[in-house]
Amino acid sequence: MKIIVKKDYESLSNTAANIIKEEIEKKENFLLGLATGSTPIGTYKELIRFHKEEGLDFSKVVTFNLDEYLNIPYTNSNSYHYFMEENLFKHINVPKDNIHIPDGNAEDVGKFCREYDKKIEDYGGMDLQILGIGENGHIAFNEPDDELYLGTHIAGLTESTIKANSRFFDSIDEVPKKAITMGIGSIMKSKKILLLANGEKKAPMIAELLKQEKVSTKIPASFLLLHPDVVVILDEAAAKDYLKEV
Ligand SMILES: N[C@@H]1[C@@H](O)[C@H](O)[C@@H](COP(=O)(O)O)O[C@@H]1O
Repeated sequence: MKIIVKKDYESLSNTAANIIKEEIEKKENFLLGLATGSTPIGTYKELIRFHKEEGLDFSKVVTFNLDEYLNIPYTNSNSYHYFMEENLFKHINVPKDNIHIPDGNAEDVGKFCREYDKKIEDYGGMDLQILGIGENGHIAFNEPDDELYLGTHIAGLTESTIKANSRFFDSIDEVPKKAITMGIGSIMKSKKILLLANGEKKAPMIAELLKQEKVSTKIPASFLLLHPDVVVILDEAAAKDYLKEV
């Protein structure tokens, strides 16, 4: 793992966006894996700025999102469809047909999940996956458990994730309890992974993750330690406990 610590959220976001830009410019039909949550918003803002000010072209980029709540209307501002449209897609020139987000309202969700991973493979595999991390070490909606799924699947959210995500909803009761998520295997197949974390709430988990000597399904992000090309970008607040130990 390559670990980069930046002073603040702005420079973290700028660094992440620069890496993504460099990768996109290297290859036609680039497969970009996108994440939601508050962490990547600054990175998306920078990518939008690169598009508007420097002509960064998304017309040949194909995107796949990590996850989506189950049975949430896409007009709901908490749906990941809505989030992506507002925070990225409507500001750049990625063709609608190139955008893929798990369909939490699919008639046959199981079939949808199986086809989602196949689609990524048919396109030639993910080139770069952006990831945030939950305070409990989850990535996408792969929550700590005795076993983890490899492929895209329906996942139950843990109490701690429901609580963490309730900050976006009017009340905790409105947070969906289930989601579609890419599995650990789908994520690990990406050629390159960017893991982003900011803010001191993430500091204990980042320290825990980076000192791991074993992989554990209790810390789903620990599987990233097996991947040959992961760049972890932190701000000083998220790196604080880790830096205390090195
Ligand atoms: N499913 C998402 C994850 O993909 C995200 O990485 C995580 C952290 O969110 P945030 O970036 O808001 O801290 O929470 C959510 O549950």
